[in-house]
Amino acid sequence: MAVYTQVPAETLAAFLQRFDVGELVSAKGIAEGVENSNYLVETTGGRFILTLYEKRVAANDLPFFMALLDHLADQGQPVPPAIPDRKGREIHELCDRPACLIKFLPGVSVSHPTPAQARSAGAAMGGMHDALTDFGRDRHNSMGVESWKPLFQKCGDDLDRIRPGLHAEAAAMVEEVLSGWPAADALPRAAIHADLFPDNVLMLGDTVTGLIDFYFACTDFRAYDLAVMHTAWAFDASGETLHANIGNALLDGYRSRFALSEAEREALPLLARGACLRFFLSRAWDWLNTPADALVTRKDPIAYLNRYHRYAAANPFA
Ligand SMILES: Nc1ncnc2c1ncn2[C@@H]1O[C@H](COP(=O)(O)OP(=O)(O)O)[C@@H](O)[C@H]1O
Ligand SMILES: N[C@@H](CCOP(=O)(O)O)C(=O)O
Repeated sequence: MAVYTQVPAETLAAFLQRFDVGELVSAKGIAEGVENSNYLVETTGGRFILTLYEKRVAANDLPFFMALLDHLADQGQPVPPAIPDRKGREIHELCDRPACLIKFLPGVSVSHPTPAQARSAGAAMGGMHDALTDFGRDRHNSMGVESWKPLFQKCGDDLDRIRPGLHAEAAAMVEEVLSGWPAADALPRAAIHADLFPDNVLMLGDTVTGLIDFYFACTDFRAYDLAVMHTAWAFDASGETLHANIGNALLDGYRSRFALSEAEREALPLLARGACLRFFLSRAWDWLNTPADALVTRKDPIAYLNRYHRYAAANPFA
């Protein structure tokens, strides 16, 4: 469930008056998602997504996210830009939260992607990277490599409450990843999505209709984006079984739209382990700090630990 902030109908109707989108017809909270409050809003002018940004999205990052979406949309990429109000403003305040009215995109996110769907999704990332080569803005990756050791230390011995021995296991992972991580100038850097999981790709059949949820977007190694995507798409839910055909289809699709250098290909196994560590740590922190009866569903950190060990045991990018 991700509707943390309730927006009264009267408040929403008044808010919509700022835009050229017609009158409010209906508004329903969207259960999916974990970070923000999202509503599907129908007006006499069409359908829209209303997002209220909750504590994890910093208001001063919104101009970067909105500029990124506008840049991609201008280049014909399947992303949902914010709808400007009559004065051209995209970022607003509603119920004491930063808020945007966003273009609605059709499609559903797949839970068990087929190779054809993985190929299309990989191609969509390649197209997005191509369109971002001339995007001039930077955003530090707040969930990037420098944040992993501090987050591990913040979780501390409590990790053993998730599973006995987990603190020592995670310490070894942090050491392994950080000791081998490429220098900042070793690989091409660019604006990346950084969270392109299946639930952030909308599809109709084998066609990608939307790339959404850019709220971790940042500047980092471009190949790290592909590594994140591989960890999220090419495994079963437990993270124990690697679906090599899905991973290969993803890479094939990507390379059909954007070239991967030899150095980037060689770095992928380590970048993937870094991605596993990043999502293991953020999930572990949330697991330890979200009450079991909270409205939001906690995501399993062990599923990312399992993926980490799978990448450590064999190189699926060979
Ligand atoms: N532009 C959009 N068009 C259609 N549906 C959307 C759009 N943006 C979000 N959604 C729906 O809302 C859900 C949650 O959005 P998301 O951005 O992933 O939330 P969160 O940031 O809280 O994780 C998505 O799974 C999707 O169903
Ligand atoms: N993809 C991350 C969590 C972020 O959730 P999202 O709904 O904003 O994509 C994970 O799976 O740990």
